[in-house]
Amino acid sequence: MHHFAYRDGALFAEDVDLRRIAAEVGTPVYVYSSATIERHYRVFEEAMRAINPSRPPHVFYAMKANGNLGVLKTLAALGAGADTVSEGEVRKALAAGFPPEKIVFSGVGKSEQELAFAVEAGIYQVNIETEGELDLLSRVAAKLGRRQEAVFRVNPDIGAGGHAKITTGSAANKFGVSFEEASRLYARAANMPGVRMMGLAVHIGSQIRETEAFEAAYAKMAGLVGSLRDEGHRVERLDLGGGLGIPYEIPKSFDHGPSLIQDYAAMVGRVTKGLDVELGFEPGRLIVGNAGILMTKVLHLNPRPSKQFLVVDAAMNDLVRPAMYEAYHEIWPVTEAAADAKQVAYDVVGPICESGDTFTTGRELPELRPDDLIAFMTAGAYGASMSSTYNQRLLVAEVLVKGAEYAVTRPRQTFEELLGTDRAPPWLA
Ligand SMILES: Cc1ncc(COP(=O)(O)O)c(C=O)c1O
Ligand SMILES: N[C@@H](CCCC[NH3+])C(=O)O
Repeated sequence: MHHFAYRDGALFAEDVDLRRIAAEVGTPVYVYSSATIERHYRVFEEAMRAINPSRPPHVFYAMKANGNLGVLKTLAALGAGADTVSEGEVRKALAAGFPPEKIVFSGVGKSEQELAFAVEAGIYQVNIETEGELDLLSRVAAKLGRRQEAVFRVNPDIGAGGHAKITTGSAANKFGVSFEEASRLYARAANMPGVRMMGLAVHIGSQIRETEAFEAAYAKMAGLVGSLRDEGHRVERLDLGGGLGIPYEIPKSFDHGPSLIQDYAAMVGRVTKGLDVELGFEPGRLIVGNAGILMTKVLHLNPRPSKQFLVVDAAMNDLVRPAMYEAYHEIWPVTEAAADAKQVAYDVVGPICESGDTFTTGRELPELRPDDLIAFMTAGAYGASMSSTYNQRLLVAEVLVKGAEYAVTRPRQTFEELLGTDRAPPWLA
């Protein structure tokens, strides 16, 4: 479900005409809907809370999906926690108003400085991914006179995901300590200063739209909780990660059918029944994916004998998912096309000097002309957060809509900002 719909012939985000945003902020521009973010968070949180009302879960929003300050503040105000993966993310989560006791710090390679910052900030939990990191965290926290609560992220050797590049749970992937090592490491950690082991974490991949792989991985983790307890360890928490997928092929109606969330909640309830642990979740894409679009303007047409290129002002530096994962994003014209409009098959491309800067090939769209606006749908997750300045292009602007209001929550970068941080070497100054 999302809040982008046609009204009187134009595409609206909630009650704001996208043409107005294009005129006032320019293009390319990401536009996010507060109502969609709020709804997705609430539906997910309620479903997870219903699994075991006597032990409320933690929902840590995976802010790597979308770290826009307006988005973060919206979620912090709803009571969400944050899943972070760098010092920058911990700092930004704190700045956005997430209390430290609702922040977890995941990630494959955390540095001494990053761990020290997180421990000093008093965050809720560090998700340890290697034995070296356990040693480092123990040393860093002990030096600060702290005891940091932590869990081991375990690699269950069950991976899944919408693309090989976003599968994380197989033994061939770099993520987490190996399943076989978990018991030895847990026992070692129990006697170390500076850390208090609270449980386990798992995250098997992203854009997963069936519950089977989750279930297999979670069942393995539930078994591990049992055997660690049998060995005399305290296991209080089970962080089940994120990875729930969303429909990228969205019908133009408001609702898009039955939700994976209910099936997922039922499955988690089944697998963790009787375990008596505090559950944690780290959804990213599910919360923000359908809550954002990237609006871009047609610059030029480039007809060829065999095809028609549509050159737009957004490029792979603004939205890298099609180039990186062959990801599909629906394209909607901002001005609604007439039912009998001529359809043309376009290769939609950006201005970057790479053939890979292609959003789609042979896509049938109503005929378009220079200056027409189009929207890449379902671009709220891993869109702006993966943007870059490749080709010395300015970082894209971001806008948050709430009802009939909108705010520019990240202005388009300026050329002063883009070029101003460079330094010439002294011998060429
Ligand atoms: C540890 C961890 N948690 C949560 C997420 C969020 O994933 P998603 O956006 O697929 O829910 C990721 C990214 O896949 C991750 O690596
Ligand atoms: N960036 C990926 C998802 C990676 C998830 C991060 N752990 C995407 O756009 O689909």
